[in-house]
Amino acid sequence: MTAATMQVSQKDFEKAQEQLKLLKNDPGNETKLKLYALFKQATEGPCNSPKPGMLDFVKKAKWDAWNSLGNLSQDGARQEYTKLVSSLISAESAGQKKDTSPEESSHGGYETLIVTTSNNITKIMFNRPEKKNAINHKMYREIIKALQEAAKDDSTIAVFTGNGEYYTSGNDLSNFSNAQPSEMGKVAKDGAELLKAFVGTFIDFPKPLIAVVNGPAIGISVTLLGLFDVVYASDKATFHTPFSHLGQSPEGCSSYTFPKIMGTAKANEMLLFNKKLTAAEACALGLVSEVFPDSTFQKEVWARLKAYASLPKNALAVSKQLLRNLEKEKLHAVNSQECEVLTERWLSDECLNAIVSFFQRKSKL
Ligand SMILES: CCCCCC/C=C/C(=O)SCCNC(=O)CCNC(=O)[C@H](O)C(C)(C)COP(=O)(O)OP(=O)(O)OC[C@H]1O[C@@H](n2cnc3c(N)ncnc32)[C@H](O)[C@@H]1OP(=O)(O)O
Repeated sequence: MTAATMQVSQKDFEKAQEQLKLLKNDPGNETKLKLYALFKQATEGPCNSPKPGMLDFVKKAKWDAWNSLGNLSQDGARQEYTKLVSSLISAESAGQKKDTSPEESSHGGYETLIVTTSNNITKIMFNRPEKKNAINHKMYREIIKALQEAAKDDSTIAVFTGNGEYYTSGNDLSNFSNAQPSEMGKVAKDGAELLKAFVGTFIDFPKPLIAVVNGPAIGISVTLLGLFDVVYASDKATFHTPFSHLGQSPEGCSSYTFPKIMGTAKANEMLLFNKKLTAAEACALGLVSEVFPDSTFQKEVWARLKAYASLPKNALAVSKQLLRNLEKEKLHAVNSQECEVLTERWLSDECLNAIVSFFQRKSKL
């Protein structure tokens, strides 16, 4: 790295510290800890203070966060800090654009999502861009809540999309890695219960449900697409279900919906053998309704959705329910069975090793 780029990086780092002070919304404890750790690493280098006592929770959490950065260089920490602040600023300004539109209303009380309603559309945006929108337990619960509210609000359709570069990178693997070995049985059982309720909410959702897949989609965010009514994708999107790679098994009712949508042979390539599809391939197989060039994606898709959402609301809802009711019972049965199998998978060495590898950065997709 040259002296000139180092200087720019230091300048950007200082600017990021100023920008951070201007954030209006609390970014949440997880992000604050990450910012603290990166700041300490950037300014002081690797963690050099003694480990605080177990009962000093706040100091211990801060120490753990700093210590977890290991030997990350000061320059690397400055870059990551700057990147994280920039993603927080863009997430907040995406959230604030709603204030400028008189018809757009924001639904408060979410930490991992941005939920807004305008033009008869309730938009639910995954909002952990610094983690590629990975779905942690909080986000699973908030999505259930957002869908339950959208089912009852005045909107005609509900739309999922991602903030930043990714649609979502699927299940947050730290949902499992943070548990002690002795707690794993309970963690797996609770995880399966949460997953069953989560997927069940998609099965039962009474209005047309649309996915606007703005970038790569992984794991459960892909399998769930089989329960959506329409899926629009940017040509930058990819679709990846790396279950075997992770020692896991399919969920989101995909063991039933995928063979039905694309035929058994193609579904097996995805669900058994981790085949990643481009947006064009996913469209050819019927998982995606239409693909748009990334440069015009947002403009074209939202214009189209605005037109759909002006159609008679009740007619759309009863038509969706007619189509869904034919299969509802079957889908709930498939969901239960998939969750049962996954409970065992999560306790397997194959799965635990894959998660450890990810966090040791030996294994990336
Ligand atoms: C209630 C439980 C229900 C469980 C349901 C079962 C669901 C199963 C699935 O969804 S399986 C799919 C799981 N997802 C993955 O395996 C993806 C893992 N992530 C990756 O392989 C990569 O991060 C990547 C390809 C998405 C992006 O790579 P890259 O561009 O190099 O970025 P980073 O890896 O540096 O990522 C930035 C930052 O985000 C963190 N992160 C990204 N994805 C996840 C994730 N799925 N879980 C946890 N953390 C994730 C990553 O660790 C980095 O964090 P850091 O900056 O190091 O703190």
